[in-house]
Amino acid sequence: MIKEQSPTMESDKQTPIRIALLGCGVVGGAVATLLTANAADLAARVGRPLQLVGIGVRRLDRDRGLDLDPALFTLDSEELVTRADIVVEVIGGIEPARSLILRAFEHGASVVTANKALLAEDGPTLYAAADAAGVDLYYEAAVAGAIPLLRPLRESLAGDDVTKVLGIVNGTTNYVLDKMDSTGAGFTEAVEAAQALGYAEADPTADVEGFDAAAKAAILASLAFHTRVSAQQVYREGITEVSAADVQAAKDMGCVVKLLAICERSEDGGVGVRVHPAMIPRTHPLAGVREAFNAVFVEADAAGELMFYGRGAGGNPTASAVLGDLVAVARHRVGGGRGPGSPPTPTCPSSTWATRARATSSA
Ligand SMILES: NC(=O)C1=CN([C@@H]2O[C@H](COP(=O)(O)OP(=O)(O)OC[C@H]3O[C@@H](n4cnc5c(N)ncnc54)[C@H](OP(=O)(O)O)[C@@H]3O)[C@@H](O)[C@H]2O)C=CC1
Ligand SMILES: N[C@@H](CC=O)C(=O)O
Repeated sequence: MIKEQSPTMESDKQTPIRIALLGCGVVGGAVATLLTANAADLAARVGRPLQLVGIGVRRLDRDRGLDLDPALFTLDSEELVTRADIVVEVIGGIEPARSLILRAFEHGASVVTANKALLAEDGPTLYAAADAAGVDLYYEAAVAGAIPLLRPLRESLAGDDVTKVLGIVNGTTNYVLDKMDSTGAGFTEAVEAAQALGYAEADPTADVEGFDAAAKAAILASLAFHTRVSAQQVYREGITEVSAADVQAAKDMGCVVKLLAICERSEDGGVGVRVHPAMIPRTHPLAGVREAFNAVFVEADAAGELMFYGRGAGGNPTASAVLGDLVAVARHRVGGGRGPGSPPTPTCPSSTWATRARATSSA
């Protein structure tokens, strides 16, 4: 028998889910553009329209080169989050992002964020606050841009034992090292090119000193090993000490220099997480990861070795991951449930060890 839909059910379907966007830079600009351009498809996938109700920024007079209603922009992000069902946080950094996310939870809004720095520093506070408020916190875009990596770790591999996660998780440094290797460009010139392409963080120190990769490694280790690892617990070396001569020496030895993030679980249950440049043979699959691409290997007891590859930085690739989360969270709101956004309760000891890399450490 076909059930007749009541007028209330029908009108519910027309009620928009209100989206507040915090930040309209490289990622936020792409999110706003795709959200607007793909509105009809997104509404069909969610079951209700997604309505962008406001965009919180720092400078109202900035020329963003975007075709968006100027009335959407506001300097009052604190007020904006109180009139949204879902808040998308793409400001970055610790404050005011943390306070705004907590305020969104207090007002019953779910949050989608790309902010790895905040998650790696204070994730547990945010997960607990989302739990207490009964809302979602999703963050697929925080690690490896467009690559679906966190959801497979958290959900698809939940029945397996992950033993190692290893790879290239910072697009800027991979771009810089690749340019130095392939064109002989200098370090500064290559960093400036990465900034112009929207890959680098607002302060590129976070990229070149390895802080960004360390934050991502902390998130990966936490999800992979069901534990809590903070960015401060990750051994970290950036690429600022890697000279053109080092890159050439590696080349002469049939190797290439890459910034690697390595998360390992030891036999005794300890967890080691480290980020450092390493020379890898040109025949290794990671050696072929060029420009701002990322690649991550995951080893699990039953699954064996898995490889994830794709664009790890940039506006549209990162917006793809943000919108995927947005659709998932919006569907929960339509269906009245919550998804498995936060890492599960730790089941593995949280003690970490970090081993210093040898200059010729191989992947
Ligand atoms: N760029 C990338 O490739 C990727 C970035 N990410 C993450 O996404 C987030 C955003 O990065 P990205 O878009 O590159 O950063 P941008 O620096 O390009 O943009 C930041 C935005 O936040 C706004 N903003 C800054 N401070 C405030 C404030 N106090 N109140 C309100 N708005 C503010 C800025 O406003 P205004 O425009 O007015 O200055 C700007 O629109 C970060 O967490 C980053 O780590 C994740 C994956 C990839
Ligand atoms: N600055 C980051 C952006 C994405 O996370 C990077 O270069 O990977």
